[in-house]
Amino acid sequence: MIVKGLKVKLGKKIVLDNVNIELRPGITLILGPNGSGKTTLLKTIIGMIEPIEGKVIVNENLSYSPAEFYTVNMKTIDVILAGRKKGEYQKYIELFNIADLMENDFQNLSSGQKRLVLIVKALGEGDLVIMDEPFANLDMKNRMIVLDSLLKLKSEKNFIITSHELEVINYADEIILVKNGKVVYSGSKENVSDLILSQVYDVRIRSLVVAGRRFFFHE
Ligand SMILES: Nc1ncnc2c1ncn2[C@@H]1O[C@H](COP(=O)(O)OP(=O)(O)OP(=O)(O)O)[C@@H](O)[C@H]1O
Repeated sequence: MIVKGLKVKLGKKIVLDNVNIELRPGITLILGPNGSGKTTLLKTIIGMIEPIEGKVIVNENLSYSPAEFYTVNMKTIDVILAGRKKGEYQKYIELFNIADLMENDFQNLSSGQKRLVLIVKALGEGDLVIMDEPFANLDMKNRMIVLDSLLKLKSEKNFIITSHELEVINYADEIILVKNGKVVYSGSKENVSDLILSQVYDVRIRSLVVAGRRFFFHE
């Protein structure tokens, strides 16, 4: 997947401006403050939003799990199976321990349960899996289950994810920082300095490496 010179206007606002991305293998993490354009970027990559300039070149089979839940009057299993794409869902249903929810109405599930269902759907469908805030609403155990599955699957699939948790940097291969609709950093996690994170989020951020893991604090 390559993004070239992307410009997106929504209403009167230029939401993305000259965004260029060359996808690298593994887990790409997009970080940025509220309203910086992350969801718009993902929606433009999957073709839900039409750019006014630039293009997205996709050679992979894309799947998407949205940040926001849709309201549908459907059984959970039918939400997972809905859509054109064929998928391999059963192993993820078991891995995520959600088999008991399959006959329930999707709209009655808890937020965390809905999140797991939509992630399972996306994992079963694509080889480039795009997930908007996959860790939102998840408890610690389920967060670890999702993170572990990304790490296990990244040799066979690529991922683009967004998060508001800086600790997710530890699990990513490539980081993209977005601010005011522009990519201000794109590169390895090792080179993402506290200074650039502080500039992106407009708050002083420090990090500390303990046992090989980087922990983040803000003042
Ligand atoms: N349909 C729309 N019409 C007008 N402006 C929009 C529309 N959708 C989004 N925006 C604006 O575009 C900007 C980027 O929104 P987007 O949802 O992409 O941000 P985000 O980085 O995903 O934010 P968050 O972290 O809060 O989810 C925001 O200023 C938002 O208000």
